[in-house]
Amino acid sequence: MIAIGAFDGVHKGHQAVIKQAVEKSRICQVPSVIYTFDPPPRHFFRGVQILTPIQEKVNRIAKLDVDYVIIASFTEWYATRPPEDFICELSKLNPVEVNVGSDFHFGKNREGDVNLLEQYFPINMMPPVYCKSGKLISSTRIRQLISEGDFQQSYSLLGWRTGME
Ligand SMILES: Cc1cc2nc3c(=O)[nH]c(=O)nc-3n(C[C@H](O)[C@H](O)[C@H](O)COP(=O)(O)O)c2cc1C
Ligand SMILES: Nc1ncnc2c1ncn2[C@@H]1O[C@H](COP(=O)(O)OP(=O)(O)OP(=O)(O)O)[C@@H](O)[C@H]1O
Repeated sequence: MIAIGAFDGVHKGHQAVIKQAVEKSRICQVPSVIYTFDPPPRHFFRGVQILTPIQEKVNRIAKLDVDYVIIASFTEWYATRPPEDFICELSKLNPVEVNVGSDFHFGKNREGDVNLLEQYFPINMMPPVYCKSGKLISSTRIRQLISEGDFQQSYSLLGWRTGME
């Protein structure tokens, strides 16, 4: 069972994706694997604030009882890999199922999407997780809340302390 994403902050939406992978891996009696990127692609391309440096991200993922974490160095070379190249790498892991959110993209210029992925692997797609006010939880929104000094709201979306309170 494998879940893929930048997972910056390991917020409540990410936690839902990861927990789903962990639960399913128990049922199928296979290891749970998280495939993530360092730095987060959005930081690489746009220089946005990193919510969780890699060690903290791995600590949070480990607390969710994941068996293995794969960390891909997100470099200039890595970003130019076509979607088919990434699929080829994934297939070597022989996943029983791939867990992603519906907006997951991958490969050069974000050309690969869930439709392409499901041509190669069984997909378990996590429906979007919203906060109490009905807005989608995202790392982008949490970065915005932190920049506004709204640590209480960012905590309620993250489920972890930011350490800035
Ligand atoms: C092999 C590979 C190449 C990528 N190249 C690009 C790229 O050229 N431009 C881009 O904005 N994102 C690129 N990404 C990042 C993805 O758009 C996306 O952020 C990443 O797969 C994590 O998914 P998530 O953002 O839903 O967590 C690439 C991802 C992978 C795996
Ligand atoms: N609120 C959410 N509900 C369900 N799935 C989510 C949610 N947020 C992210 N995901 C899924 O988790 C994985 C990792 O997502 P990603 O790291 O891009 O999070 P993000 O919060 O959308 O980040 P950013 O705002 O920086 O784009 C992807 O498969 C994505 O579809």
